[in-house]
Amino acid sequence: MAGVFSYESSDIDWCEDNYKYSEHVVEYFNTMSSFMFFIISPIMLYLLHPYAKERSLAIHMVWVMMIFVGLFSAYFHMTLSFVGQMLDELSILWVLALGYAMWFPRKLFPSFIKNRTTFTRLVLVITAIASVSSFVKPTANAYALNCFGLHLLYTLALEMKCCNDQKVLQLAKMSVVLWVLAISCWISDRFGCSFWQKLDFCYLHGIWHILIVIAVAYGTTLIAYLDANSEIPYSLPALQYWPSEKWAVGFPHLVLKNTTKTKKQC
Ligand SMILES: CCCCCCCC/C=C\CCCCCCCC(=O)N[C@@H](CO)[C@H](O)/C=C/CCCCCCCCCCCCC
Ligand SMILES: [Ca+2]
Ligand SMILES: [Zn+2]
Repeated sequence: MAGVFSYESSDIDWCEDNYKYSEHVVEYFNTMSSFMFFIISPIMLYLLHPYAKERSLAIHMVWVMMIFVGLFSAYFHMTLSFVGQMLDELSILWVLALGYAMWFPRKLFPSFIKNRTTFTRLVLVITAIASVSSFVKPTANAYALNCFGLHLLYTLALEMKCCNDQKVLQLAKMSVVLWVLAISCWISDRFGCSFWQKLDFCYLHGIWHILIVIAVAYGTTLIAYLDANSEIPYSLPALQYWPSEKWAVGFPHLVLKNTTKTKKQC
């Protein structure tokens, strides 16, 4: 039993050299880059608050869970233990489940689902079964999780079909570019390690951590905007960038121009 907690008990070992900078931390840069989740999550909780207050405070669970994803990711790379790996993967699975339960567009529900409550129950049941099944072949979990990234892109593409607002399209493009860069780092670290070792640059998994948390920040703002437009249209949602509209880089966020329940003026 103690074996599952022991250092390097996981089947996975990322490209970064083990114990290079510390005898207590197996993959130092991968561990440190996980702390990016602790920086971005509170910012996103703050930026999404006006929307969450209007829509449902449960929305905040996504970015609260992202703090745990960062924590478990740091623990995993610090120890490369089996428990660390499972905590890392299961926390990602549950944050995805929360996101789907709260944001998956109602018009794309399967026909036998009548409302969001039933959809949420279905998502929770499937996630509970997937959590148990994830112990059967732990090495396959990360690949399965990445498939959700693809499904999310497909769903966003369907949602964006009729959109011609330049600001929204720009945000969608940025989210996809960040995701593509992130997943390229993840894949390259997994399958191209010998090449990166020759270049003495084994930090791609850590870079993935940084890029994916920014991609999720952009992606969740876009999803929240689309959701606000269909679920609380009277709030007149609009996209803005923090800290300044004029900066080339910044955090996208939602502003609600109206928070009294009246009909949207066209
Ligand atoms: C309508 C649906 C809305 C869903 C919104 C969901 C929002 C949150 C989504 C994902 C959280 C991603 C967390 C990244 C975890 C990083 C930890 C990590 O690196 N773990 C690795 C081991 O250390 C592990 O191998 C990684 C496994 C792959 C995880 C893939 C997660 C899918 C990410 C999808 C993100 C899409 C971004 C949006 C772009 C438009
Ligand atoms: Ca390693
Ligand atoms: Zn990682």
